Amino acid sequence: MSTPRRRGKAPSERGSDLNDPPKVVKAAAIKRSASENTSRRRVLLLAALALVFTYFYLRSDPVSPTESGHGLKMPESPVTTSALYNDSDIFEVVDLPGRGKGLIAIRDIEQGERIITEKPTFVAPEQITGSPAEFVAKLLREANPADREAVLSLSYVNFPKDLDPETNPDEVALAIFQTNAVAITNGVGIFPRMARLNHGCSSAFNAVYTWREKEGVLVVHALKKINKGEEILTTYTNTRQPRDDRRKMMEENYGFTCNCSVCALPGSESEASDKRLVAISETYDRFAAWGPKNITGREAIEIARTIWRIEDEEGYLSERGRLAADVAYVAAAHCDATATRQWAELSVEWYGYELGRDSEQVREMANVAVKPQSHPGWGSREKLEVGGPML
Ligand SMILES: C[S@@+](CC[C@H](N)C(=O)[O-])C[C@H]1O[C@@H](n2cnc3c(N)ncnc32)[C@H](O)[C@@H]1O
Repeated sequence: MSTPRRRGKAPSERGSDLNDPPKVVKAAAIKRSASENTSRRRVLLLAALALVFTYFYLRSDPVSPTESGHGLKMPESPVTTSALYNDSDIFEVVDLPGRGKGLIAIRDIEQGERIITEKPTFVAPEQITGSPAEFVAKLLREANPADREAVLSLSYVNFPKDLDPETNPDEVALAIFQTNAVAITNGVGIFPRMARLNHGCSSAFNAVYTWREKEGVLVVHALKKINKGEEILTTYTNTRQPRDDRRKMMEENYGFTCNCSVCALPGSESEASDKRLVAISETYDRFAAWGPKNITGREAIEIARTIWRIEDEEGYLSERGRLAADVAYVAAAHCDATATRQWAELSVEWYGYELGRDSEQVREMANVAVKPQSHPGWGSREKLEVGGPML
């Protein structure tokens, strides 16, 4: 995920937050963020990826290093330091046909409930010089044995066709890293517990991961209620795009054809979903036009309501905390205290689900809800009643 959201920035100034689709980074300059919705911030490292890319091939199933028996395998050890609290009563890691391992809820999980809290086994810088494989393998060797073991048991795809995993352990380490690592504020980290989360698009994913820089942990929360027996899914990319584009991205970078519940929709339903997702994206662009004063505050609020409505139709619930916070900004700029409070309260609710009720973002917006005039953007535009959510 990205750098933490700065206070007092207008929605349009935070263009990359609002408008730029998150991208999977394939080059040395890896700058993705893990502060808010880390979901789409899985990262493919590293500098040499361009080199390796020529040899990429796609596999239908990820390879588990324990299956391939590469030379880095360490002795079994049950103790890892990364998972910070016991989540074994929430889910179990199981084999799932056609998708390697995944997380299945073993009890109902409430919307907004914390599922995973995890420290990185190691963090690689965004840019390195020299061989990425050697670099990653060295970091891995330096990790505590149990954590190293956990990382080495992870799956990987896109291993160079012409190399034998048995005799190229450093390349295996790199492939594991590329398949599983997540960008955080200053670097790219690997979190073996959360790395078992499989991907779903749009309404199919039900969990979101977030990097908390101050605490140095990655947290995963339930975006919606997850029933016992359901798979816990996150999303690896911006899924506000049509199915073909999403699938292409997954095939190229993660070696699978997505057949999540959204991708598996039959023809006309899939087309309708694509239309909604594109409309959400385009409507976000229109919303951002408030920054350069191309639309009025009232229009911005109306547009935000439209986004919310289409998202309801699609079942796309992610990033609502941020949207409501952005609208609160608009309302505060126009000195509409009632609307600021209402949007801030909505933001508290949705940030609470996605990022956790104890997150910085919830604290910030809760303060705004209590005292709208304390918003850093207060009064920066003409006075105007813009209107509350009225959803
Ligand atoms: C970060 S790992 C997720 C955990 C992985 N399934 C495992 O066994 O460790 C990413 C890999 O999981 C598989 N995967 C993730 N989501 C999937 C999905 N929706 N359908 C099929 N395979 C999926 C792909 O092989 C992908 O490269």
